[in-house]
Amino acid sequence: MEQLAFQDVFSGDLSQCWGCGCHNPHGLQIKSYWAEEGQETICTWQPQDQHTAAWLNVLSGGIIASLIDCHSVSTAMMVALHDAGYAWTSEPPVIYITASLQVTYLKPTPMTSPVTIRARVTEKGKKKMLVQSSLFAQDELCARGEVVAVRYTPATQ
Ligand SMILES: CCCCCCCCCCCCCCCC(=O)SCCNC(=O)CCNC(=O)[C@H](O)C(C)(C)COP(=O)(O)OP(=O)(O)OC[C@H]1O[C@@H](n2cnc3c(N)ncnc32)[C@H](O)[C@@H]1OP(=O)(O)O
Repeated sequence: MEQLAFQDVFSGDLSQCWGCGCHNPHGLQIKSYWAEEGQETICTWQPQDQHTAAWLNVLSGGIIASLIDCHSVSTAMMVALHDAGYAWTSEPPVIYITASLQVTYLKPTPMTSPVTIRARVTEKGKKKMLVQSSLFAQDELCARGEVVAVRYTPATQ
């Protein structure tokens, strides 16, 4: 049986996110999974021709930032739900959003094979998490990411 990705259970607004919403037909539709439950997550994604930077076989830096952003925020939510003992549900009781995103581009990222992002939470606060990630293509480290994800409380709550 195919493993369910974290984003597969999102519904409503969450499923429309351009980077990770499974119901946004124009988006990247990334899929995040545990690599090591509670600790490390993984996302593998195949670039398409339209995701190119100026050079045909180089992935756009903006797309790289979006992949890192969405996988990292999804990681923060997965860790928060895991730590609180919640099951994944279509409307998770804990939502995180991006407060800051930093990407270091180490080398051009080729587009002919899938890219893999591995992420883990390296600092946990009451309302925020620091998520560090590495993006690989063809087994080479091409970019690093650092995201501050903050717990989001809708004004209506
Ligand atoms: C509104 C949209 C709703 C969407 C609902 C659906 C969500 C769907 C999720 C699915 C996965 C999506 C993945 C894509 C993720 C995005 O693309 S989200 C879109 C881009 N991000 C945004 O639009 C966020 C805009 N910014 C904000 O709304 C507010 O600035 C924030 C981030 C909620 C922070 O608000 P705030 O009032 O400053 O929060 P506050 O309680 O004062 O601070 C909490 C903690 O965070 C720290 N902090 C706050 N900002 C920063 C910062 N920039 N750097 C470092 N630390 C910071 C504070 O120092 C504080 O730390 P502690 O004192 O607890 O140690």
